[in-house]
Amino acid sequence: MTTSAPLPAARVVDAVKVYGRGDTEVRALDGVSVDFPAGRFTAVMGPSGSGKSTLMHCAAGLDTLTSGAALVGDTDLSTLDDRRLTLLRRDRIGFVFQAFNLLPTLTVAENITLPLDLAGHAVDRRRFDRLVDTVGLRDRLHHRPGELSGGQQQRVAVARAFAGDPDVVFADEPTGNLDSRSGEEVLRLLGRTVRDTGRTVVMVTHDPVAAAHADEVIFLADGRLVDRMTGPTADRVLDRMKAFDTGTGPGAGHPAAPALSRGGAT
Ligand SMILES: Nc1ncnc2c1ncn2[C@@H]1O[C@H](COP(=O)(O)OP(=O)(O)OP(=O)(O)O)[C@@H](O)[C@H]1O
Repeated sequence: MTTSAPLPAARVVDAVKVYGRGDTEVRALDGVSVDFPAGRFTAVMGPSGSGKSTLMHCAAGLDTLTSGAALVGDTDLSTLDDRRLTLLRRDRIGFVFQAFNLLPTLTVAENITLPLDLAGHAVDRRRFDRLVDTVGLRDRLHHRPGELSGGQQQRVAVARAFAGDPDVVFADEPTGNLDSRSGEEVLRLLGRTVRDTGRTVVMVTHDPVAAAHADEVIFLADGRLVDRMTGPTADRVLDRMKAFDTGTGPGAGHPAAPALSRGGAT
């Protein structure tokens, strides 16, 4: 009897993304293959311009690959027309952005259920209540975003991202606009939600402290996957990032010959 590995929540295979042509051509992704396992919190790190946002946008169906494949579950995004891609993003993916992106005229409760309301899906009250308690916003449900702190607003955005029970939540620098204490709360919340609900989070970040909340960190350099680290700590992630600056360590300064070390790089 053969046992097959569980299907990753999302993945890219041989992902290439080229912007521009000729002299202005940029290979933002240069053959990246990576799985985002279900039920795990993965952070994506790498120097500025290494392709982190491009990877996230292509994996989430916000942008298309030049070649290779991006899949959510077993759905190859390139097989979907615009309408079905929009439906997939709405029904199977949650997003958390640096800028919160809440609707100012809606209450906290209305913001959280907005994706479900737009989809015409009923709100499961028990699920909603559990989410509200997880993000600690019960006493703010009837407030508007402008009446909340940045950290509280981002917690609303996290609740909204998980409200539809998506296969995967993509978070793009979710703590970029927050002070360190509020940022820490949002990161704990993301980690707790992954552990408590078995959902999947993929987070792009520049911050080693943020990345240390993940189960695994993947490192990009020059559009390639050059390293990965399980059980990260902020110090180990920082050391790994410093190696990019000093040109030591796998992938640093050698984009044509990436070396992968599974399960930690110290
Ligand atoms: N729309 C675009 N047109 C042309 N080039 C682009 C475009 N978007 C990104 N790039 C280029 O692709 C490369 C990867 O960009 P990307 O934004 O994915 O990197 P990043 O790792 O997220 O960077 P940062 O940490 O600075 O946000 C960069 O060289 C960038 O200039």
